[in-house]
Amino acid sequence: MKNCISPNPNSKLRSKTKSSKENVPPLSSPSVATAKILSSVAKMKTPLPVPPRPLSSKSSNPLKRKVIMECVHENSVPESPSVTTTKTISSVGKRKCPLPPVPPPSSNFSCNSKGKVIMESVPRFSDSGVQVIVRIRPPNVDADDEIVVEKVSEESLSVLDQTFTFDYVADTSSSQKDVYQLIGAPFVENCLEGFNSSIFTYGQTASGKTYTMWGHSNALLEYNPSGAQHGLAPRVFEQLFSRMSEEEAKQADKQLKYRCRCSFLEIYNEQITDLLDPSQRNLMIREDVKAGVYVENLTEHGVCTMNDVRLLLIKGLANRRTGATNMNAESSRSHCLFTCTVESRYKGISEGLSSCKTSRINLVDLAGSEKQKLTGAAGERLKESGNINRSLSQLGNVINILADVSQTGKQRHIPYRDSRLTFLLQESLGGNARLAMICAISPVQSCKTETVSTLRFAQRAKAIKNKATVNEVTQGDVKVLQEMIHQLKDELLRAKANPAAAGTNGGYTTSSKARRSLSILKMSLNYPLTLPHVDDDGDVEMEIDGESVEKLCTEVENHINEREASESSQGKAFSSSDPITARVNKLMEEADVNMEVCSKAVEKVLAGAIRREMALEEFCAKQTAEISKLDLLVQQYKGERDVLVAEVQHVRNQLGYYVESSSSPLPS
Ligand SMILES: Nc1ncnc2c1ncn2[C@@H]1O[C@H](COP(=O)(O)OP(=O)(O)OP(=O)(O)O)[C@@H](O)[C@H]1O
Repeated sequence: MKNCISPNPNSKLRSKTKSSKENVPPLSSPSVATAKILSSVAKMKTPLPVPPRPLSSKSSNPLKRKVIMECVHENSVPESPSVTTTKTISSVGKRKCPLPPVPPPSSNFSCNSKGKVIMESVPRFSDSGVQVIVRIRPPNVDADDEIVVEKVSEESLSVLDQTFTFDYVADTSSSQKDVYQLIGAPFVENCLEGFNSSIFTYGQTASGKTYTMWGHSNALLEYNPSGAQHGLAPRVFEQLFSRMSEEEAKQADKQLKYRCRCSFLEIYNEQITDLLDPSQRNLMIREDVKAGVYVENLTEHGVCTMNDVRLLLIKGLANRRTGATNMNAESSRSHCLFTCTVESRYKGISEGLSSCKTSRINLVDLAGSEKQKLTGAAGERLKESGNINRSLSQLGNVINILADVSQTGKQRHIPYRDSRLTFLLQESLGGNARLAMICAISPVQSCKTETVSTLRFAQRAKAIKNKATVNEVTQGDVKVLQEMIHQLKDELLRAKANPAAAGTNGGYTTSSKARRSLSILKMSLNYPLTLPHVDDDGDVEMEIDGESVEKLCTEVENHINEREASESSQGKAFSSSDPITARVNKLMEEADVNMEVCSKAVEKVLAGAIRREMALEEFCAKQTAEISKLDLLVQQYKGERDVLVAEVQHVRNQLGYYVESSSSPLPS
């Protein structure tokens, strides 16, 4: 794979030292503070341990991301977390009403001796339905709050007396790995098959969306992507790169090659910022028939390894806007979208055709809905909160309408353009993508209203029907196709010059060969006859006269068909006891048929040319006659003119004589 991101030699590790993170402007250049932190990081002997299952406290959240680096040199990333933090890490607290693990009934899942869910096989996304998983986060350690949410089966949960059913319910005992296996593993397979695939995390503020999507704040600093705290994204890319290498090796005969490129953006207060180049703000969404919906001037980075992606994630997440609220000390104040476009190229089913599959992976971490009363948002936070809630409600509206369209079959206008979020995500919402949604909820009484509202949203999302298709384009290899056309033309010429010798010496010696070439040529007529400039292999865009190739194909094929049909009806199969002789005879017969067909085609072409030549000769003769006539007329005219000139001269002479003799002047 090519076009890897190049490591930035100036990159440095950046650590957050404030106890509660304010809405920081996007980072773009290393600061003095960064250098200080770097040196203190370098002095650290033992990396900070990442605790299992950390819980946030209500007033301060020590664990959320954004203790992050600005731009990291590939080789400078430590193998384990080595970032300073001023906060303490809370240990797992006791739950007020511990929920018993419910053994899952489906064959996809089983429980280990500790009652933990283990996936036995990779579930598949459906082509159209949206996969909805609800994840219940553990309650805060110091929260004196009643637990009101209970998982009642693998697919359902209750909130007091209300029951909700989804594709799967991951309770507080579910690990990051469990969630990956439910959603991430099938997601990777989708992508390799050529489907656009999107995962959204949705839910109230502090419900665990960011934790689920990207993992624990320090986890990305670890190289090991399957570490306990890693979120979906690093696990997905680890698996994706491993599967791509596997497939490339398996399909080496088809010259299968993958290429990936990534972008990362956020929508903050309805403005789009490039998280990989934060100087690019207020970017515009454009729509194009060919490219679909895209963000103008958004940077894309080629990636070849999981580590390349990890560095982009670290950089992008460091630039994402966050702010402290009463519910989450490091609350995400923007929606963010990480996109990876995966392109696979391989030689197609026939020589001369190549295929290209393109699929997009969209990882969308939405900002959390929030109630001002609970978050205590004021000032800038309040403005952000208003924008977040507004765009989430527009998302909800689009989802309601899509659900309605899917359920009733009635066509309705989908207001994708009401917000940047829905406009940008329209492919994932009811379009050409497989979609999975992780709805994060908190199990406590104080969040009950928001939890029920999230679950209702999840139910409506479940009703949406997407139209996912494999994005594959087959293209003709111009060089090979041209070679075939040349061979067929040569064959025709040889057949005309010497029918007995044609079919040998590099031509098409069997009808099967000719048929194969013809079928490739015919297939190529149904596909673009140009090859985009992929590698520097000298291919340039060029055109082939499709109409004449098609004619030639049809003619030759008809003849071969007729011939074969008549042979089989007469029982003219291989009758010889010697299979090689029989095969040779058969091939020679086929070559004869081929030549006969070629000769006929040449004759037809020549007859047409002769007809045209004769018509032209006739026309020329007519023209020549006309010209002779005109010549004659010209000669005639010249003669008459000479006579007239002579007469005039004569008259003039006579008049001169008269004037001289009478001495009287004449009028001139
Ligand atoms: N399943 C979980 N297990 C352990 N800790 C969790 C879990 N879910 C969330 N947390 C912790 O809860 C805190 C809040 O989670 P997170 O920041 O992911 O919420 P969020 O939904 O993204 O919030 P916001 O919308 O405000 O950005 C974090 O400290 C996170 O580590």
